[in-house]
Amino acid sequence: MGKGKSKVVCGYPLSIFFIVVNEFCERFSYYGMRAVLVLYFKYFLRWDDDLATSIYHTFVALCYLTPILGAIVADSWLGKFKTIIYLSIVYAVGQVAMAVSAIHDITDSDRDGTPDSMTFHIVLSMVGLFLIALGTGGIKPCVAAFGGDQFGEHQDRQRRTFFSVFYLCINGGSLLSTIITPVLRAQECGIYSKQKCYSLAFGVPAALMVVALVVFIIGSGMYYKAEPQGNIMLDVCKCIGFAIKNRYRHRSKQYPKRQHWMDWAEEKYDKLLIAQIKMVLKVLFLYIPLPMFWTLFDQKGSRWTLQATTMDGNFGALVIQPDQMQTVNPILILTLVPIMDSLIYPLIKKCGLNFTPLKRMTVGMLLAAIAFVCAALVQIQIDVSTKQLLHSSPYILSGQGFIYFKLTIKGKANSDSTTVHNTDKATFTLRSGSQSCEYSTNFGFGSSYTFFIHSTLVFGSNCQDSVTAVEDIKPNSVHMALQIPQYFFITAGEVMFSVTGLEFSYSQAPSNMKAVLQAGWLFTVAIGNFIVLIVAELAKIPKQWAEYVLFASLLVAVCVIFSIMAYFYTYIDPTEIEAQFKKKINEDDEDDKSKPGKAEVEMVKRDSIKCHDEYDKATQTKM
Ligand SMILES: N[C@@H](CC(=O)O)C(=O)NCC(=O)O
Repeated sequence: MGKGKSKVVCGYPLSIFFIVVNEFCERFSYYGMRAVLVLYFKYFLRWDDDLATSIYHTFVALCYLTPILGAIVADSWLGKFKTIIYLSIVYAVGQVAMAVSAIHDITDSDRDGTPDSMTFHIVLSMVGLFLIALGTGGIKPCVAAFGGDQFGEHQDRQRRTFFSVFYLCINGGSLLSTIITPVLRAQECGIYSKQKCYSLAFGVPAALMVVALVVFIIGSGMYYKAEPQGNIMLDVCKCIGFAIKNRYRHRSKQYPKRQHWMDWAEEKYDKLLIAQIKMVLKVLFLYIPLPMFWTLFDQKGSRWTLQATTMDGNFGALVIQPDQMQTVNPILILTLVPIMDSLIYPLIKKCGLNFTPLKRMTVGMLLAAIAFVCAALVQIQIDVSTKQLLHSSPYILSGQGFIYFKLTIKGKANSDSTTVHNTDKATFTLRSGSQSCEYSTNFGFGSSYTFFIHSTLVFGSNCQDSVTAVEDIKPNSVHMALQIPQYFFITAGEVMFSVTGLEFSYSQAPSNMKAVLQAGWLFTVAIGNFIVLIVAELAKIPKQWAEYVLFASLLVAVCVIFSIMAYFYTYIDPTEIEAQFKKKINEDDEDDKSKPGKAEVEMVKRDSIKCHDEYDKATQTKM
């Protein structure tokens, strides 16, 4: 049985249906907006690449810092349900602000197709992004934990499946939106003049966020809503502070040692709270090496996409843009999660191996490191085949009797006048006054040509013989399909590391600190992103393949440390520990009533021994 008033369907509370649909729509909204964000900065707000990239990464980092705020609000004040509702409203308002900020007609008073007051659009979009970061980050730790809350104590298997389905929904939403919003952006729209339709590309995610909110509200009557339990973060900080102070005050040898430094808070704080803090600290300590995984993982949106720009995206009937390669990740997630859950993990279990969550996470890290070794190998191949500059333009300028123009074939989504975006035959019209002629040629992906137009050119219907094309930069010869192995390994790593870690964080958290631990988990993503910026800035390695190898080596080193830490970790059942503590405290209360006048110091000592025993009993399972 689930915990709420929800019906149970096939062993699952019906209420989780609303939660996974909500997650699908929310992730559609988030990834859809994010997919076109850099292009919006560059082509609508007219920012240069560096500014666009920095603001983009700052936004992403903010999205992973705000979960802490959401978790505090949920656990100590509003509860998860109300926090999700209120912050979803903030989120939807942010998305609408983004969509409005992208309507060029609002400030285009001279109707020339460009906004007249860029400040208006910049301010509105920055406000929108801030609200989105607050909303998406704020609800993130709450939704997963709220979903987990819907399961009863004996529904561990169902709860694990829920976390897998939850992850599938994230990637279903991400996959669809990453395909759809770039198509919407490429449309032209406007009232007075037609421009690229960023407002539609942001408007659809805004609509999906409203749908997410409505779906979540519809399920309202069925949810189990755990009550917030006071300002838990403040209590935790005060309790830790007191334990440290008390330990320092009693540092002389005459005071007997205590089992755990947190036990020095026993004079003032509830033993249950101390036990809960111990559980959280144990998990947070394990989190220390985790950001390194995200450092590698999140580079698929930056370094790997840049790598793809130097590769050949011609898949026959389909020409793939470099940024579209990122959709390989959600496609593989949708394939791998069911395969892992229904085939690989049960097979490993059948072989008698205890593939514990922390072991899975360790393997996940190693797979991510392998992905980066693959990326390095691909990079070496790209470097070997690197387009040699056949000659330079100044050399051509010294030629006689030609005019020339230069053409670059890029794998990018937007163009200037001399950039062609596919490998098809392109046709150019050469004009002089009313006379014209046509010239056609085939191009390779990523190549650059200089065209010499003979001064003896005679205009007619065809000027094929009067133009000589010289290849400056050879077409990209390394195919983008070669990135698939690195995507495969990083995604398999993600399934083992991230899906498992999400569930692990939930299962090891005390009942009143579940969202706090989810936020701690997400905080590792933010730190991972900062590490990318720091390493890229500090290391300044000239060879890209060497940078990939550096990141892979760093992750292997961190993985060794993590596996040692994981070896010493003991899995706990927070519900059982809490129940035992509550029972013991009740018994002691009864005891106190029947034996008044007992020395308080003795009481503290005895309670402490009992509670240690309970804690030790419950944490016997070595992982
Ligand atoms: N695989 C990613 C989604 C993507 O990059 O398209 C994922 O599952 N991320 C977790 C999340 O919560 O968004």
